Amino acid sequence: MNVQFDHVTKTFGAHMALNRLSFTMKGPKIVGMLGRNGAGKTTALNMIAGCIFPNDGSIDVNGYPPATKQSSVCLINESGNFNKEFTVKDTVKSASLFYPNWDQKRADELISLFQLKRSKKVKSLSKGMESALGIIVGLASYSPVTIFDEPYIGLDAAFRSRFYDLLIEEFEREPRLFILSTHLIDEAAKLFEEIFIIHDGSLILHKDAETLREESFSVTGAKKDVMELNGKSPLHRKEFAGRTTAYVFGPEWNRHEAELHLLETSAIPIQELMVHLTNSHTGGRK
Ligand SMILES: Nc1ncnc2c1ncn2[C@@H]1O[C@H](COP(=O)(O)OP(=O)(O)OP(=O)(O)O)[C@@H](O)[C@H]1O
Repeated sequence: MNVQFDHVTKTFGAHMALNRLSFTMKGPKIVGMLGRNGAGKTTALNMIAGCIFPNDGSIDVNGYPPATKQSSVCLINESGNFNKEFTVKDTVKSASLFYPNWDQKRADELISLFQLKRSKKVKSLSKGMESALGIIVGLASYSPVTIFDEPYIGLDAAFRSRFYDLLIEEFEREPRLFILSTHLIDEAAKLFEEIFIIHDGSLILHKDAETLREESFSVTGAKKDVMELNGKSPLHRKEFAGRTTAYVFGPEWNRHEAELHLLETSAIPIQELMVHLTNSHTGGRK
């Protein structure tokens, strides 16, 4: 259940989508692959599934090049990889032939849970229903590496919450490497054991979620006290009502020390942290 990228580069024409991207994901785990629009997430995830190939560098999935062992990976993406003329039943049937660890009983349970009609064609499903079908296939595939790339376009908050619960339930039932890419970061943050942030085709952060929470926080107080806390520059600073708030990140910042100086501290939502981190990597460009 490992995925390893070693200096992977991918260009589309003159555009470099991935720039010597290197990382290792070790399962079983639920990891978040995060980044701004156009960062390169989908390109990287498609490569894990062997759908596209790098120009340079190498990728290893469970000890094999991706395309040679494709059935160990299930990729569910936002556009839905399904034949529009197939019914829900046909789609599930074809998935059952493709994924060697397929669990039909679980697929049937999930179809009922998401209230999908088996006889409906994919082309007549709503966007949310099509997303639900993707989630069902991803979970019932029991693939050692299961990737959800923005899997819930159109799903309402109640069904998204059901998806998060199911992911945890499924992980406990059969631990796998689940890779989830989403822009609803704070909503999904509780799921992630490890977080990868990609920016301009390169990895700018890889941390376990707990360390990330410990090492990132905001400090608020009088400007002088906040500035004197640590000689290093914070990720971001803002002034409001005569008080300064600094967003800090890294092991050199100590939350306890800030509190000893009677400064207020609080957690930074991961979404906000990502925005400030990516801004700091592009010299403040939004
Ligand atoms: N088939 C393609 N042809 C040309 N350019 C592409 C192609 N696929 C991706 N790109 C470009 O590569 C870059 C990375 O795209 P990618 O879809 O991987 O980003 P992403 O992080 O998934 O973004 P988003 O969150 O917006 O979906 C973007 O600039 C995109 O326009």
